[in-house]
Amino acid sequence: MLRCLPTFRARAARAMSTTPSLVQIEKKDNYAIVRLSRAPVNSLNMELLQAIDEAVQSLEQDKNIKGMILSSTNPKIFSAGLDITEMYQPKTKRLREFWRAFQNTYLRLYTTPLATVAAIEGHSPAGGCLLAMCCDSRVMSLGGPLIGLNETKLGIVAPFWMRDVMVNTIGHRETEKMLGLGLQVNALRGKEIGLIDEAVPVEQVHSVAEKLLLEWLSIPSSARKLTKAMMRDETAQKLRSRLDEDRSNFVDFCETDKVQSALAGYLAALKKKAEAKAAK
Ligand SMILES: CC/C=C\C/C=C\C/C=C\C=C\CC(=O)SCCNC(=O)CCNC(=O)[C@H](O)C(C)(C)COP(=O)(O)OP(=O)(O)OC[C@H]1O[C@@H](n2cnc3c(N)ncnc32)[C@H](O)[C@@H]1OP(=O)(O)O
Repeated sequence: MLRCLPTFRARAARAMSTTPSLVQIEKKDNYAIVRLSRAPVNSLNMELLQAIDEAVQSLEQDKNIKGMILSSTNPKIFSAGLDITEMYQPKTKRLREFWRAFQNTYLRLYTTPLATVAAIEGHSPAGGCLLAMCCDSRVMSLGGPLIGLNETKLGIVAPFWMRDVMVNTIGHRETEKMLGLGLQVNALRGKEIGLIDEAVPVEQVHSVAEKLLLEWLSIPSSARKLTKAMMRDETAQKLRSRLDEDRSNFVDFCETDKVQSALAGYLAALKKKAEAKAAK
């Protein structure tokens, strides 16, 4: 048995070196930094969504960990939102499971008793914006990066729970404009409308995120957690009571010819843009 151990260890080490982790977790004293790590743009496929859900769950179970900073290994992109290739020409079974993973990750992150801060150095459209809005606070870098729910621009409609989280963050009227027009804004505008809490130069994003997290963690823990639950449970419960219906709506909607042709057009435009960039 003892002689088997080095072989087992070597195999495990080899497996780790060949399977890059989709989410990196770095533990500090009483909090963790969770970095999304799916090249090139952290688009949220089913496996990444599940990895985020599992990461948050494992931190919730660690009695030393009280909070987390959600971030990206790519300083240019926080997350490109849902992986469009999951929705384009899908297999129905996988599409249902994919949406279930999205629902689960949202519910986990929005209602986690951990204190959470999003450190947004790069772009954060659509599902990326949702992940950030699920956190208790958001810090974003000044300059180029944009954040927002741009679904209408793709010819798709965000589900009611993405809308609800945005309404809870920036209010009804701003959501009506952001969501209806598919707007994405920079950090300064984001701060004006309450989507972003701190807009800072990129090199300060992490230190300010830590400062905000420590502020949340300075509140007596049970009072902080109960207040978070009081603020968020009603919104989460709305989806929990309609999980199957929401999944079916998504699958039916996604499989329509209209949505499929909108997604085809959008993917082609992304590809063309990437090719033009590569040719430069
Ligand atoms: C009635 C209602 C009932 C139910 C609800 C129904 C439906 C709701 C449906 C969906 C909700 C969706 C939420 C979403 O998240 S949709 C995703 C929206 N995301 C985007 O629009 C972002 C698109 N990407 C970009 O804008 C840019 O890529 C960028 C700003 C993130 C990064 O720009 P870069 O210049 O740095 O990189 P690129 O060259 O553009 O991209 C590199 C590479 O990555 C591919 N890619 C980019 N984004 C995605 C993506 N979201 N999914 C899949 N792939 C993506 C891109 O094509 C390039 O690939 P190649 O290198 O050409 O292979």
